[in-house]
Amino acid sequence: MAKVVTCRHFVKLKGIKISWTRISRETHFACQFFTSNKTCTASQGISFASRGIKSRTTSACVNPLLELQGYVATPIVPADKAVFTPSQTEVTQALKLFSLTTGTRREAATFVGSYADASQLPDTSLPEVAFLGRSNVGKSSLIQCLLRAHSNVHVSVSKTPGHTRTLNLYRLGQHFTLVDMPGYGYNMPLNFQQSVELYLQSSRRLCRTFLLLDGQVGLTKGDHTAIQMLREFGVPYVVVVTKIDKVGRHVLLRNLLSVMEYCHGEAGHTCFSQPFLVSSRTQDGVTLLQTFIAYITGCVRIQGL
Ligand SMILES: Nc1nc2c(ncn2[C@@H]2O[C@H](COP(=O)(O)OP(=O)(O)OP(=O)(O)O)[C@@H](O)[C@H]2O)c(=O)[nH]1
Repeated sequence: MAKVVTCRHFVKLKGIKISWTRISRETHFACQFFTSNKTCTASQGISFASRGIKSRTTSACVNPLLELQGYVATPIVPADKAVFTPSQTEVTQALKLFSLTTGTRREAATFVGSYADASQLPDTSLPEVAFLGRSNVGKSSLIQCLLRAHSNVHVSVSKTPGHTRTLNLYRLGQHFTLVDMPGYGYNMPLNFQQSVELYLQSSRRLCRTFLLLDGQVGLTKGDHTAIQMLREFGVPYVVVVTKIDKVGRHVLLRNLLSVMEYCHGEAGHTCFSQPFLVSSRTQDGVTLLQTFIAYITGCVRIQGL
């Protein structure tokens, strides 16, 4: 006979408190949602809960972390740490920036070039945002998704690990540059040190590095080494958990909590307190990340930050 565990949860979305009871029989869940004082079915409750956090422009979830928070009582981001919560107006500004819609005209997003050696990078005054992670974690796919409004920009994506061999630069108008980097781990290129490590150590325009971690796989040995490297170089970084469409919520939560423990566990860490959860396939979490990039590059101001 399977063990039955009952637990009560609540989550606050858009000022509405939603609570539910989950009865777990191994992997089977039965949910009852209580919204306001009314009882409704699980599917009504889920649709009610997600309405508050869906993007107004796509059907993607704006902040998947909020949804995941509903599964645990302790806060995933400690209460005393900075949390990035832009208003709808600020999100709209960021979306306009990423689609470069200025009136009826569109400025260009462009592919700048590929560089095997960081010392060959063109010198510009634009802020840079870099994407680091093991091979196949989804770096190029995420950049492709961030720049999806620009069909003229081709970002090469492949299921073969180690496909990206050079630093690939993409510029968004005159606002900032996104830097795709070769992955570490399986099929890592020989020029990794000359490209990635040299870039992280020497770039004067790098304002933030996104460390991509696979939501299904969790932290690998290679990720530990990358985190130690970022700490050693004193490079501020932000965790982005990828491929969340591929993984069940309990595995995602387990992996995320161990990432949080590892990244924030030691003194002197340079990791931003809030992780970003994304799927390049469903676009979940991508709008929030776009708004964060617009904020850190100085393109959009966020009230209270
Ligand atoms: N389901 C799903 N698949 C994804 C997602 N992001 C990337 N992928 C797939 O993962 C594979 C690797 O994606 P890439 O974006 O090329 O990964 P990368 O980190 O740039 O890889 P390297 O070039 O090896 O460094 C491709 O087959 C993508 O289609 C995602 O959010 N969801």
